[in-house]
Amino acid sequence: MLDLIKIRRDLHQIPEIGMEEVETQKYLLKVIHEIIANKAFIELKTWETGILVLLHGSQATKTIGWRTDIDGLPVEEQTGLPFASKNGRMHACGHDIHMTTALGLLEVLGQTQPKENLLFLFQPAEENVAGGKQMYDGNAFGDWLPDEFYGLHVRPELKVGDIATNTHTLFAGTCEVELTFKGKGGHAAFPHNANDALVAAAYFVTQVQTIVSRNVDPLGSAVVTFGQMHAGTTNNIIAETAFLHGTIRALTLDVLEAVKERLETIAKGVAGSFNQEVEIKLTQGGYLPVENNPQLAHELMTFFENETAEVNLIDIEPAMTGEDFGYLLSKIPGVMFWLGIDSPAPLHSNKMTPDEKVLDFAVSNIAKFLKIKTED
Ligand SMILES: CC(=O)N[C@@H](CCC[C@H](N)C(=O)O)C(=O)O
Repeated sequence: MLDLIKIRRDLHQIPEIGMEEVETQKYLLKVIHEIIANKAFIELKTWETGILVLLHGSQATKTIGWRTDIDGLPVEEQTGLPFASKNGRMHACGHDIHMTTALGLLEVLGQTQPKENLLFLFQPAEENVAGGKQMYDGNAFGDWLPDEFYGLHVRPELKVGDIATNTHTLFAGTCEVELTFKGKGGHAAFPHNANDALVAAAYFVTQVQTIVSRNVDPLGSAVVTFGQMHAGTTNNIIAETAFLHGTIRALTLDVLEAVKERLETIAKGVAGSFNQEVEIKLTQGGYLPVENNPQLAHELMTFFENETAEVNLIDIEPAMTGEDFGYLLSKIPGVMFWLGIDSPAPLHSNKMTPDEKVLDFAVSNIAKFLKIKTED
């Protein structure tokens, strides 16, 4: 049997940014080749840094898909763990746990040929450029396209043993925002001869806070977050440009569109009021809201509630996280769920430390579900 903890720790040490997952792909391929050696019913293909593994069913009438993402984040790890990443990237969103779970599932379910086809997708670039959308639009699946798609995301606040989902919207739709205010640089002592882009950007960041508080229906939901801001070079030089990088989110595309429009209006208004230019780039990519298929989600929830004694099934409210699995679920019915990992630090934190007990729990219980799905 695979040593899941070793695999997770190996993967944890080599996180890579989306579409650059070269070492990760190499590592995954090594383990996958060990698992599928001498199994004629299992086939593999790659797409860029992604991997697809198909278990051909003995009497297949459909294809069930299991998806994992494989990319890391630009986060400097501060966990102090002996197997911490040292390359300035981190699996701070738990994709090392996702990948290891998928490998464990492949090992268990690949032992015997299923009746239905079972596809494992190791998908690049969940965090940055919507690898799932790119694979779908680029026909990476070919005739391996699943009829139903399933996937999970770790959730630090939930305990190991918790599986949480719902029969409607699980995650928000997101849109990445890049803005550059363009003013005129100058000497700190002569502000009247310059046009300070840093000050314009600061006004903008303050004003956009009113979108959620004053433009979105209080019964709706939206997020406007700027996580990155760069302006200027030193204390006594007025900044010529100011760059802002953020994300906006909403549970419906209508609200997302309204937030986008309002953000553009405020950006242009602030730039105008300072007599500056502003360049605005809004990239939605494939981050559609993650909509669970009601019937399949009901089936999955009923299974985990009644057929797996170890699982504590939670019917959960939507969260404002984004996921490009939303794009795949807009094309193929399926379900995403949260998997508890009991970490004191949250997702995207440099101190996130999942409880590794989750690996055995996830593999044994999800394998039971996928077994039923592929033996119908
Ligand atoms: C689960 C998770 O954390 N996903 C990311 C997805 C990011 C999408 C896009 N790059 C954006 O920033 O809008 C998240 O931040 O929710």
